[in-house]
Amino acid sequence: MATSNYSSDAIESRSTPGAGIGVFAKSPIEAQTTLYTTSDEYFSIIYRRYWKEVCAHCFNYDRGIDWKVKANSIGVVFCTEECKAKYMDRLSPDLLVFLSNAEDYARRRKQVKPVPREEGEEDDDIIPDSRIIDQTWVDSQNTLVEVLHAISRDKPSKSQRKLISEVQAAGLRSYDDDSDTDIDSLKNLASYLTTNILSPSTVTRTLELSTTLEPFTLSRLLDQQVNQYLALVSLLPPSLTKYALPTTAIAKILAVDRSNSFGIWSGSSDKSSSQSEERSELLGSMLVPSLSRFNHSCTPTVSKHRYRRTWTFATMDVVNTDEEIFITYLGGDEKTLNVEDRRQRLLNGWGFVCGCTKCTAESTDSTQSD
Ligand SMILES: C[S@@+](CC[C@H](N)C(=O)[O-])C[C@H]1O[C@@H](n2cnc3c(N)ncnc32)[C@H](O)[C@@H]1O
Repeated sequence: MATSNYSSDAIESRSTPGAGIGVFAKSPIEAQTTLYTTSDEYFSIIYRRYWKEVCAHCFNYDRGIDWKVKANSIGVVFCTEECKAKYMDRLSPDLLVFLSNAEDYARRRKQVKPVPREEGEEDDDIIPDSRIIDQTWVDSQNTLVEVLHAISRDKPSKSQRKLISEVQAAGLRSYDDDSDTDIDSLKNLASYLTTNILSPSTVTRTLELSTTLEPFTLSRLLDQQVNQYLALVSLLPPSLTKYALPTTAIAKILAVDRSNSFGIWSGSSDKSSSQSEERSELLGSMLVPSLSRFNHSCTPTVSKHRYRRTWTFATMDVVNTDEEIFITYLGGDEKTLNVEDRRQRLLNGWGFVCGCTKCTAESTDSTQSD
């Protein structure tokens, strides 16, 4: 897999007041300068609904047509034999076993009926307290260790076999009628393990990123994701058990994922598209740690564009020395929304109150005119 590179050495990461770390210009940068091109090893998921339509290697999507080159046993398709060869070359035989096990397991979810909600249980469940979230992940580490012991043995004991079957049954339990949603969640967790096997340094860099969000929006998802993760670990071949991430690391990656991932939108695959993010269908999402240091502004100075698997970030205007460089997290909607709506969207989606110059100026204006 190609690595990332700063096409310009005129930028660097630095602390920025009120927003952790950001990206700054070390020297003046012309407009339309490419700052970054990357096709790093990163976490990614193609949503189950689209798995037959999006090339697992390069993310090529052609108006919803199914690709014919397949690797059915691991639930992926490719636009060409060349993409298939590149994708499969990265996978060791044992990783292939894990991915096939995970795919078989995901298919079992289709046969499971969702657990009916208890009487009085609200549909719009509440966000669990962050101490409960932390404690649940910490507590599940003991089970993880027991699962790892069990699967490392040639002949697991009766109680170990029971543990594995309980863990696997719990991972399939769901409250959602839409089995695709559960499969997406499973496959997302499987991509964390796969990334750790293929590129442990990507996981290390991800764990260094800051986030203002909890990993869950609904309390019922907490148990579900813990159980799904334990079940996935039980599917690892013994040679790969050393790549099982501690449960607290999974909680952190889930939280980072929520606030740092980029959507894979069908429109932005089109090279001739004049828009950087022409939105139509959301095919999946990807988390690219090397691109995650850019803060948001409602007057962005950098455009981001994805062509297939590769992201390119380029300046839209001249940037001066020591100026912070911003992208937009709102995909162009910042141009039409008012300050309240922009801030609300960023708070809901990313968990922060936007402190960009535009929001600060407009919120001061509205306070003064009140
Ligand atoms: C993708 S990360 C950007 C890098 C991050 N600043 C860091 O230190 O790793 C997104 C996080 O940066 C902060 N952030 C980004 N843009 C911001 C803004 N306009 N106002 C306030 N905080 C912002 C928020 O904490 C947000 O959750």
